[in-house]
Amino acid sequence: MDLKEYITIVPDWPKPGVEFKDITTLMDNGEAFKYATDKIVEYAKEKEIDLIVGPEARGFIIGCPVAYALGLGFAPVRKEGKLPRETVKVDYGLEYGKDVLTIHKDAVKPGQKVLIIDDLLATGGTIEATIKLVESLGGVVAGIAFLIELTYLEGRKKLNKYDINALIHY
Ligand SMILES: O=P(O)(O)OC[C@H]1O[C@H](OP(=O)(O)OP(=O)(O)O)[C@H](O)[C@@H]1O
Ligand SMILES: Nc1ncnc2[nH]cnc12
Repeated sequence: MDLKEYITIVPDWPKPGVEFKDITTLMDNGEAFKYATDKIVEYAKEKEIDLIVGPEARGFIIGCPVAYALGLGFAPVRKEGKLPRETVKVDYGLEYGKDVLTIHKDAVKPGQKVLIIDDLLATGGTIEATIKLVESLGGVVAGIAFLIELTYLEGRKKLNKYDINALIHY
């Protein structure tokens, strides 16, 4: 299946010059969504992980079905002010802005092997921040999986210590 056929390109959104890759047209097709999820599950099985971590909000959409399929837990990384208990936090920049990401202090146990999942790698700011959060709690990042990688933004350069898997490339 060519998953690229299910992604819709939206020019100049949310800002002029950004070519937005809309995944909702993949998500609302059951066959394509299942195919993409199964591919990430295959990758996750090779990594023998203990936990999946994904950033708000599209990381939840892609990460949670993978966690369910493997019978693993999912720990959410959220923007500041959303998680109710004690958190650690980190500032980060992304393709079209900057923000603060947080995770609950007890979400990752020291030594746990973590797979980070998000929908899309752009500049890599979101994932770099997510890695910092996981590692600050003693987690070991065993791999990072995306549906889409925007190779032209070279986010991978920020992540060269890590094993990265993406299903669709632009
Ligand atoms: O590699 P980067 O330059 O950091 O960009 C990629 C991130 O940007 C988007 O999330 P966004 O912050 O727009 O949040 P959303 O998932 O809640 O829409 C996307 O889902 C990735 O998480
Ligand atoms: N170009 C893009 N399309 C969709 N999501 C994004 N997140 C960051 N850059 C993006």
